[in-house]
Amino acid sequence: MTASIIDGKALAQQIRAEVLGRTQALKARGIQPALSIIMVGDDPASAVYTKHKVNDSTETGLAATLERYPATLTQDELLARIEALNNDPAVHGILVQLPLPRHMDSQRVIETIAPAKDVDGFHVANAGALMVGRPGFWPCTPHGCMKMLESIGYDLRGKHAVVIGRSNIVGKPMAMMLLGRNATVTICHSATRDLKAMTLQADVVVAAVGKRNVLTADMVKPGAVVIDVGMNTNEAGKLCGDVDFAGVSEVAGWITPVPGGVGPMTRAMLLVNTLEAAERAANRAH
Ligand SMILES: Nc1nc2c(c(=O)[nH]1)N[C@@H](CN(C=O)c1ccc(C(=O)N[C@@H](CCC(=O)O)C(=O)O)cc1)CN2
Repeated sequence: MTASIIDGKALAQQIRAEVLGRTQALKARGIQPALSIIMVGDDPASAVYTKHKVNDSTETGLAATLERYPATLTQDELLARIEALNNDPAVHGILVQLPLPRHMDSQRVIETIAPAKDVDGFHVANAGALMVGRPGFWPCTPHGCMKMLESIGYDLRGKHAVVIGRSNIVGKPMAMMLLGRNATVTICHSATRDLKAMTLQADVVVAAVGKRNVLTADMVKPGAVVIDVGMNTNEAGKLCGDVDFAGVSEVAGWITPVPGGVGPMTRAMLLVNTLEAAERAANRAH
């Protein structure tokens, strides 16, 4: 079997076109959706990602500003800046690029962002909303994965989904979203005794570990859907995921590539969340 590719790049392009239409509708009501991005320090990857986020926003009619601060910025200074953005009615979405310098408490920083402007969906209020099925912002990466499953018309009801990884920003919310679509969900992690025994039972595997070759062909049930959230570099310095793409493609039914899979969808869902934040603010005001 050779797996079909779920093309995240093409799907993200479709989503951006939809966002552009909705942005124009908001602008016609006199509202300019706006995203504020904060980056602290000089991590080269973060510099690339934040630049992409600004470009994506511009392409879809959202106003985005990128504020870059040196790694010497104190946490109190950062929190004060977030508070100012919280109180600015012209700003609908606030995003603090991760990772932050080591002297900062990322969770504290995230929880300073007003939940209604937390377009990353990382605030505990948004995490709680997802957990109990209330409206809120969903984290962009797992939300993008759900959109990819939706794009192939995959019905999760009664299916067994295995999520490898238990981070607050991908693994746990991913599991909640799959559960919300009536999948039977198993979360595997570094202390899981027999990962292969778990993944071999899975109709859907989401690999979100941050380590190459976590999932190999012998660990996958024929026909399964495999979603690769990983973003690693191989020995040739090339971007690769957590999944052995060549091997797993021979067994899986569907697979997402890296690059061109979950990454572009993460960026697209940020635009959707920002637009949603602006729409909700507009509806609250009227
Ligand atoms: N505040 C946040 N920080 C971080 C997040 C996040 O969602 N919010 N996620 C990651 C990084 N990230 C977004 O910020 C991200 C990384 C990569 C991509 C992407 O499009 N990847 C491309 C390849 C890009 C390349 O060539 O380097 C792909 O996979 O095709 C999107 C978003 C950590 N920080």
